[in-house]
Amino acid sequence: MNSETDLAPAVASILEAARTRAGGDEALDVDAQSLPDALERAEADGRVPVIAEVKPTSPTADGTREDDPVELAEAMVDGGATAISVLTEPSHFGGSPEALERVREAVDVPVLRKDFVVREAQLDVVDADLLLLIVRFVDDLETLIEAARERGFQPLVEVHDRAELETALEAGAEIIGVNNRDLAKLEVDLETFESVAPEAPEDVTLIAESGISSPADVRRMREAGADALLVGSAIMDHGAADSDVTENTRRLTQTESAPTAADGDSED
Ligand SMILES: O=P(O)(O)OC[C@@H](O)[C@@H](O)c1c[nH]c2ccccc12
Repeated sequence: MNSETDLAPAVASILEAARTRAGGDEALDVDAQSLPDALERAEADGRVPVIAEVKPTSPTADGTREDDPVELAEAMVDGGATAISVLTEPSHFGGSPEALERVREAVDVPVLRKDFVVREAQLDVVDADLLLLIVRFVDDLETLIEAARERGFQPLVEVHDRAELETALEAGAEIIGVNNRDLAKLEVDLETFESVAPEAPEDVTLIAESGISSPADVRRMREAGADALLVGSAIMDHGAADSDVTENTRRLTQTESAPTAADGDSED
């Protein structure tokens, strides 16, 4: 499925590497922590639900952070992160399954495995609470969603436009991420989320992904209906090796004041 001729060269190369990467030998059996429950807890204590991402580098990052992934994840949780995303892609993002394994042992929040899974056996590399599946890159989404659920993962299904949202819904996705970054040009546009979100049914957990860097961006995505935000670069701050990850997280999680009775009755 899904034409590759219009992908940015970096993305085409990521995909090529993903296709040849080995999977596991045996189906995993994970005991996942619920993301929707974690989001509710965050809302209840007045934190903006942020999934903070441990991403050592990326094709669009300014540099690489060599920090220990566990220290980064703990700093994010201290800053109020509701969940942690860990890149496990090794060749373009500096990630590893071991990093995720260690993070998941260390923190008490749901952990998302961020990778380019294209075949069922690649689900069986490392336990995680959530697992990313990218609509554009998988051939049989429904089968992969089911295979992920059979193993106990909560699939987070990533879309970039309304047609992909339709595909995700038809395949039974319940947690959907709208990626503001266009994989063809690698450019970010927050309008992407604003244009896709209104088409999603109420009962879907909707996550705004990429390009969220300021409290104003957080408010904008929340107003457009985001149940949670996935933030990497603004928290990792790749260009500044000693940047305070806890502080970077806190400024996004504390953007909204504590909920009041009136706020609870939101109209969107
Ligand atoms: O660093 P940002 O702009 O805050 O974006 C985080 C996350 O959305 C991004 O890393 C991402 C979204 N979808 C992906 C798929 C694979 C790897 C990475 C990603």
